[in-house]
Amino acid sequence: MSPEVETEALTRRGLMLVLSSPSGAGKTTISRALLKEDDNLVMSVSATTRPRRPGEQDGKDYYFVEPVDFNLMINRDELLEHAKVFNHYYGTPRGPVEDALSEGQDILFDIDWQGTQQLAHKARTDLVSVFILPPSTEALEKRLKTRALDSAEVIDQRMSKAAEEISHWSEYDYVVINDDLDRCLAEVKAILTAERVRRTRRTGLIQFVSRLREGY
Ligand SMILES: Nc1ncnc2c1ncn2[C@@H]1O[C@H](COP(=O)(O)OP(=O)(O)OP(=O)(O)O)[C@@H](O)[C@H]1O
Ligand SMILES: Nc1nc2c(ncn2[C@@H]2O[C@H](COP(=O)(O)O)[C@@H](O)[C@H]2O)c(=O)[nH]1
Repeated sequence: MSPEVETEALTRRGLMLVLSSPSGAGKTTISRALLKEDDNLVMSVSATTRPRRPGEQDGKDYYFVEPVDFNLMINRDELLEHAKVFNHYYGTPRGPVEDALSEGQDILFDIDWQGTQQLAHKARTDLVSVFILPPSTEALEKRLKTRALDSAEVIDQRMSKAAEEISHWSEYDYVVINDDLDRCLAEVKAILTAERVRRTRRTGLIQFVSRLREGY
């Protein structure tokens, strides 16, 4: 295959890989591991009105904004989706997502079920949604406590919302259980690998296949 043909055959629009779960099931851990190993995957950095946790960086973990600025972003239609989660507002800036998709770059989202529903309405063909389940309620609570980033009150609040988040699992394309992290990671990677070669995404193949057929 000549380099020219090869490039054309590989051309495709990027996809949106969404991870959702109850708080503490492991989305951030899985996202970091995926991004470390995958050059064609970038993280969507959300805007939020939630206070910054120790160690979090503005512009890397989130864009930390005041409620008034969040509202401005909504009014200017700068957010692809937004939702109130645990008393704070979270939203996905539109521009970086649209740029990534049109450049053929895949983009990873750590968002809740409300945001996923909005993306499913707006961008179903680009969306691949994965719901991550914890192995048990006890394990979930232990993870939130071991993470030690939230107060006891916040942990209680997140645990009390876990059942509501989990009730949306059946709206997702894939469901994985994050018991053993390596196995869970392997399953998410397998989903991404398969979705990248989905026929409907492979716009570059149309020209490539017709050239192949002309050759016979
Ligand atoms: N398979 C696993 N086994 C044990 N601990 C895990 C596993 N996966 C993640 N953890 C730990 O659980 C804690 C919560 O994980 P993480 O912060 O990734 O969850 P999250 O889903 O992103 O939470 P949030 O929605 O609150 O941002 C972390 O301390 C992480 O190291
Ligand atoms: N709908 C959206 N949900 C989001 C977004 N960014 C994060 N989240 C979800 O919020 C909770 C809490 O996150 P935390 O960082 O405060 O622990 C979690 O479920 C995230 O998935 C977003 O842009 N839109």
